[in-house]
Amino acid sequence: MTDLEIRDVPETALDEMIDFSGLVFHQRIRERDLDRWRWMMRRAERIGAWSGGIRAGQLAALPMRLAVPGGTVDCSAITAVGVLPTHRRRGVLSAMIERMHADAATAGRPVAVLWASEGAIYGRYGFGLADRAVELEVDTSRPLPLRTEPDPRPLRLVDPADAPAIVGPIHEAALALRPGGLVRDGEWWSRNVLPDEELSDERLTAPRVVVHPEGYAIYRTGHGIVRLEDLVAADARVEAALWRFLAGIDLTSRITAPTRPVDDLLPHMAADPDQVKVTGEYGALWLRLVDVPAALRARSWASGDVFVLDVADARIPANHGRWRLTTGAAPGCAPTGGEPDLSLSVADLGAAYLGGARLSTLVRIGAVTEHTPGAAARLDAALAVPLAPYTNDDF
Ligand SMILES: CC(=O)SCCNC(=O)CCNC(=O)[C@H](O)C(C)(C)COP(=O)(O)OP(=O)(O)OC[C@H]1O[C@@H](n2cnc3c(N)ncnc32)[C@H](O)[C@@H]1OP(=O)(O)O
Repeated sequence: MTDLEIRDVPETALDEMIDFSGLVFHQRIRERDLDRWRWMMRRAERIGAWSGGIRAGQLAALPMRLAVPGGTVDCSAITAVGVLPTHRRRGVLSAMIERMHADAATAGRPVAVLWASEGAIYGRYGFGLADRAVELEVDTSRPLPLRTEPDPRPLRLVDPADAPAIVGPIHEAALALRPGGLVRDGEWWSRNVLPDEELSDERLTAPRVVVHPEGYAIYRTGHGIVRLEDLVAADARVEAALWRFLAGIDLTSRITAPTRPVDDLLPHMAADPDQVKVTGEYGALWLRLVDVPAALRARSWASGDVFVLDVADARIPANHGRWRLTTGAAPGCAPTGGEPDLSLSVADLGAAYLGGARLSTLVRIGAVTEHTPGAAARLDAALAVPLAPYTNDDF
């Protein structure tokens, strides 16, 4: 589109962005939802696309921190992306993504992440699917015997207003063990994780928070179900204690858990596997390495090794080329002229970055080329994480 102009959206135009989101996502934004929308748009970097005086598109980037193996990395969490139905397929999104990449690089954020409305959109922009999630349904119309002895320490219900201070440190400790989550500040907890209203289901109560010294669960109840929103536990016995509590809540006969890690323990813990059903599995976080060497230096590695990676990146020229990656205790990543062990796209490297996708599988399907036999398996070993990456942050 020749007359396309990409500009920042000022804070005075938050409501225009919200209306625009309602239009492109086919949602009626209600008065009571506005507060949360405004909060999220206010804290975002807001990119708008104009064509002939018309706002043709928008994209919001929230500066956040993402848990990666061994630490956290600054990231742009992308949301509220849309293009007017009258202006689609003319490159508006492409222009906004280009601007987002430049903003993230300038701000020193090596990674961008998002939840995609459709899996077909973001691969072309260098995003790879970095983690998946499962949906669980638990039949609690009868007791739920577990193979794991629940930790006996007492549970207590806490006021959601007090919850961030109590469960925040538990969540943060869990991020060190499992990559893929976002670091949550007080506002993220109160407005995004624990809002009083549930926007998608009016029949559900306000959030309930049950706390153990080394774990917590956040859930809502209504029409005979317990809907689990977040559950974090330091070990399997704490996890068993929380599930046993949830399964025993009076006047309910089912737990639905829409977003759990792919390696969730409950299907293994249940003495009767028929009581716990995995009712869905889906792509969760898409991840884009905006700065390949900075991102690769920011994570820890499960084994020490050296690789030459030939990375293809058609959108960010600084990433494109050969990198000498040193994994292990003193990670390094620097340009090299050496012969590559592996050739891969930046999207596939992004998919493997948190330990989610396996490069050996991507070699088998022909997406990644292995020049040195065994290199993909060695890099998989270095990328490996003890717990599967998992994202349970709504943005
Ligand atoms: C993080 C988030 O917010 S996810 C939410 C994304 N937004 C939505 O789903 C809302 C409804 N959809 C829209 O607003 C728009 O269709 C968008 C934002 C998905 C795409 O915007 P457009 O301006 O049409 O994209 P643009 O013209 O830049 O497309 C670039 C390329 O992506 C392709 N593409 C864009 N959207 C899609 C799609 N939904 N499915 C498949 N391909 C797509 C185009 O065909 C084009 O391909 P080409 O380069 O080979 O020609």
